[in-house]
Amino acid sequence: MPAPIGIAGAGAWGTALANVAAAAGQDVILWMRTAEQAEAIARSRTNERFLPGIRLHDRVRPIADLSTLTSAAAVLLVTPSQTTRTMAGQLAEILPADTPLVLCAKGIERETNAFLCDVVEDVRPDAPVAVLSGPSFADDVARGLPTAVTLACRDGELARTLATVLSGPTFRVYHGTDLRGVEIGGAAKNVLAIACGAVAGRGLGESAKAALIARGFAELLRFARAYGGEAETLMGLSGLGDLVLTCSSAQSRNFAFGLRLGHGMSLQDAAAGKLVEGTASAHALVTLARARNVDMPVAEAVDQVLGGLCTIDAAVDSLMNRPVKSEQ
Ligand SMILES: NC(=O)C1=CN([C@@H]2O[C@H](COP(=O)(O)OP(=O)(O)OC[C@H]3O[C@@H](n4cnc5c(N)ncnc54)[C@H](OP(=O)(O)O)[C@@H]3O)[C@@H](O)[C@H]2O)C=CC1
Ligand SMILES: O=C(CO)COP(=O)(O)O
Repeated sequence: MPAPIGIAGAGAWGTALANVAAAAGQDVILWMRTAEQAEAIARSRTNERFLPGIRLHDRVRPIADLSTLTSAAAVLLVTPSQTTRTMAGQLAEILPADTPLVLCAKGIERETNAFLCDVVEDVRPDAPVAVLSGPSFADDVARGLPTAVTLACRDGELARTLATVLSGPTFRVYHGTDLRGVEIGGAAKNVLAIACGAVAGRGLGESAKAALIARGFAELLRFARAYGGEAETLMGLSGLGDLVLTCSSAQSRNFAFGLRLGHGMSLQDAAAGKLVEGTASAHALVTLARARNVDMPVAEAVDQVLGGLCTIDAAVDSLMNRPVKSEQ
């Protein structure tokens, strides 16, 4: 693409994606909220607050003026899920109507229980929206460790173009058209990862964790089917791939949050000042599930624990003592 790629949000993931796009040969405009931060990053060529020890690629230009993104060929939206409506609204005011917006956040809007793609389409009804998701820790990606993700857009040709533009030697982007399936995988796995972390924190063993991943995946599949996602998508990188990664590594903020809860830390302290998307999306996820009679006992248990309605031990007890049933 001749025009630069725009990235809105210079946290860990936005900064890693900026380097990825630059390594793929694109000029990149990396937007952040404050001029001080943009100047500091431009001067030091590192984002020490969010991605310490990683040098920013020469093709990345940090800026604090959102209107600079007007010239971008596509904009990646990489701010926390609950800021999507506000950010997409601000971008709608400055972007040409045909500039694609690629959602990179993983979540569901808490206030409305809306999927993030629907939020973006509410705000920019005629503009193309895509989703980028999959098993990818920002630090791994930024260090050039091999990573594979999925990019979906209803316009399959645009999905292919965007995937090609962002793919590089260590970052492989598959493409598809199942927008809903891809975004559901990313949003739901955060909630399930909290459960896996909590079980690990309580010292309940690897077998329990594997059972939770498998039963969590069954929930994810049921939920996605009820909301129009394709089963094949959920079995791929953005579904099973991201679920396995996030449910098995303390590098995940969602897993680490659950782990600290399991160790007995309070809900307030367990986030440790980090963004934990599963806490913002858990209630919306179970509300959507109930609305279509989708059984999601693990997600329900997480929501109960987060709401202070149940302890982890009681939640495990209740999951283990549900009536015996067929596995399907
Ligand atoms: N980190 C990872 O490995 C991955 C993250 N993701 C997803 O990407 C999204 C962002 O995560 P990540 O980059 O890790 O988060 P970080 O906490 O590292 O960074 C968050 C960024 O969002 C900005 N921000 C916070 N609040 C607002 C707001 N109200 N308006 C505008 N900008 C805001 C912050 O700016 P400021 O400094 O001004 O507060 C910061 O630049 C999440 O949905 C996450 O699930 C997806 C894949 C991998
Ligand atoms: O989405 C991620 C990896 O694919 C990052 O997970 P956490 O937000 O739990 O750190």
